[in-house]
Amino acid sequence: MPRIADRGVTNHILKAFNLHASKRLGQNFLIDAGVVNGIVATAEIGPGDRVLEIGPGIGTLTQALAEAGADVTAVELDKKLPAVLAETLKEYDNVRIVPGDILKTDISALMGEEPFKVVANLPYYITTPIIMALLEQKLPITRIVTMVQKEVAERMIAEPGGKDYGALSVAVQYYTQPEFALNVPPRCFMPAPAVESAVMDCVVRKEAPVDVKDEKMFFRVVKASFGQRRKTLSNALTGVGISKDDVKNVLNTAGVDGTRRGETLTLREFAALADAVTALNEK
Ligand SMILES: C[S@@+](CC[C@H](N)C(=O)[O-])C[C@H]1O[C@@H](n2cnc3c(N)ncnc32)[C@H](O)[C@@H]1O
Repeated sequence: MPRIADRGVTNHILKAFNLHASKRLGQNFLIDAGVVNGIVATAEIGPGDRVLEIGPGIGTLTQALAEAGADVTAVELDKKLPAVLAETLKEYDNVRIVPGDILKTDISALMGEEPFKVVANLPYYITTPIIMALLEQKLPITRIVTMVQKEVAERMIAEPGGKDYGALSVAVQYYTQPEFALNVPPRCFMPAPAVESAVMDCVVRKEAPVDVKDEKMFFRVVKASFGQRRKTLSNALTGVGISKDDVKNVLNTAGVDGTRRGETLTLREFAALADAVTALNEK
């Protein structure tokens, strides 16, 4: 099989299997070898690396990962594709195709306890739930290199104070060190999506960047603060299940002004608020 990351080869495969890219499943196949090589290089894939790929499609990125020597496990929802992948990737014995929905897959059981990387050209309709699931499950992931919508890439690296800063920014920055890796225009896909894309390189942190007594409470505070974006913290923080008076005490203890909104808080300030709520609940 020649390199699949090519317009002619991709067209040929789609025709041969009578496939039509499904909009519903977010199918935009990569046809640019430079971008595919860029993803593999960004993830620093070498022989023996264990990789989880989400949505292999017709095998474009999978092929490049396999060529680089990775042991690839690829989870694909579209029932038509495993038969296609059996053909397009038949020369590789280092690829395992797993049919199913990544959001319903027990990734821990699938990948085991050894460290692995996640590399994917994500289906855009579920980018955030996939990233949150990967981060929250405490899996032995060392790096997440993913194609996302440009707008999501901007949210992942956003700093406090701007319109892009939200719960996704906090979660990604708490668990990883996210870096923007590549700009990818619509013409690199077939069919071309309506939006610009970007490859993000998120190296998973060995230690959290801020100390928190209770991580669950940290994320409850984050969700409550962003859940009602236009509310001040004095109002929004009742969302973690404490009274208005307790909110006042918590804000005092944490040294945070209650007239501020969640989108202005740093990770450290979210941690201080969470610790104050935890201390209050322990009383
Ligand atoms: C943007 S395409 C990427 C295809 C291929 N990796 C490439 O780069 O050309 C996204 C892929 O994710 C698959 N997909 C969509 N939803 C999924 C889900 N919930 N679980 C696993 N795969 C999914 C789609 O069928 C499609 O193959």
